[in-house]
Amino acid sequence: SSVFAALAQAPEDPILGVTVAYNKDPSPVKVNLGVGAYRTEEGKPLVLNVVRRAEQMLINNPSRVKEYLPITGLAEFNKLSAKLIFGADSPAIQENRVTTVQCLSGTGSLRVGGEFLARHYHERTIYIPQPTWGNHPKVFTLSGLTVRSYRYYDPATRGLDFKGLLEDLSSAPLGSIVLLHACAHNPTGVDPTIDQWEQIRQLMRSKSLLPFFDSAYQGFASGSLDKDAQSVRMFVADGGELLMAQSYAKNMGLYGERVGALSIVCGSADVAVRVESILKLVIRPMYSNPPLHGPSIVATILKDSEMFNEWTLELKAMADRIISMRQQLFDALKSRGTPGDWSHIIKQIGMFTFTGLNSDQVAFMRQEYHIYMTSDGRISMAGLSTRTVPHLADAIHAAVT
Ligand SMILES: Cc1[nH+]cc(COP(=O)(O)O)c(CN[C@@H](CCC(=O)O)C(=O)O)c1O
Repeated sequence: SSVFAALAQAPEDPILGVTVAYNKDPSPVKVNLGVGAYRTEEGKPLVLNVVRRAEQMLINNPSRVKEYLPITGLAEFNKLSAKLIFGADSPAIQENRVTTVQCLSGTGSLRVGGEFLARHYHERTIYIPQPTWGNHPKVFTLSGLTVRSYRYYDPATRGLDFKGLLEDLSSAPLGSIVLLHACAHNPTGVDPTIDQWEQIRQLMRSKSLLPFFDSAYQGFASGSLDKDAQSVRMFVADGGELLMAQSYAKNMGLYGERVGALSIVCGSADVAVRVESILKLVIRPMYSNPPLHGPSIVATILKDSEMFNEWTLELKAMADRIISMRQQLFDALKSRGTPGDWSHIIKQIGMFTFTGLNSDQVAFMRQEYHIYMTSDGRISMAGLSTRTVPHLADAIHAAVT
């Protein structure tokens, strides 16, 4: 007998469980369009050349040890991460108003931020977009926050429900926390325009709503690191405060190294120092201190201008391949005369296309065509290749006719 005998089998994760099902499928034509992880034209995971170079340099460094990092992580990595997202010329960085702690990738950064806010911020409510990344509500609920939604996506136009967004944020209690995707909204691939971001910023500052940015795709949406950070930098430029969760999983291909950072932009330098001391109280009992290898790779690349440039080229190549998959899928559906308007495939940006297919159609495509995608109709364009686009187009065509 077991003291755990009463436990019922838990369901698989809606996103990561797709890979579990995909791996079990023996079909030679199966395609995994579930998890947002980059694949090459050959359908293989990619380790960036610049990452391999950085790792070789680290291994060849005889003085490199494996001591504990501080609770806040690798200091050089933290400084470079803040510069990457806020910009080297950021006034907040110049004025020492930014505290950055290395966390376990994007998820860990969101969780540490959520736990910090639940214990040390006066408002316990966080507004997250509807829809959003499936793990967001769980991360913030388990952090101790109350999760509410703000309208974000309009299924009718397959675009932003900007009116609904403004209404919902206008009616949020003063000081509420608001989760914002910095770029490449997951799962919709729909981002506000710069003008819309400015209206969001003004509204949020007028009601003292606290921005919590989630940046998991910087450089992946447009191919430009700076362009994809524009929304964030507009908020920092107004001198206000915000939280920022960064992930290097996708843009540096460090998925399994779990490399990320949480930054909090504070009103003054001495507040930033105190905030960092409190973040250490959150982290120490959670995992004590973060891993050494991943941030060492990132710091090696970010601090060397030649390696940084090589990274930007490899990043742009990944972004461009995803964009070419969009065009190829759109063209394939057009050539099949698949009923419906599929222009959102080429209008949406980032890793995902929110197809508009419903869960029955998704199930049909898995059953009959061995296409694996999340039940909300999201497909990871990075999982596609020139070879598999026709197969996906056939499946979509069959699903909608
Ligand atoms: C918006 C967003 N925020 C944070 C993360 C966390 O990433 P990480 O740095 O690995 O902790 C992800 C990954 N989401 C993709 C990867 C798989 C997953 O769900 O996790 C996804 O949506 O497929 C996001 O899409």
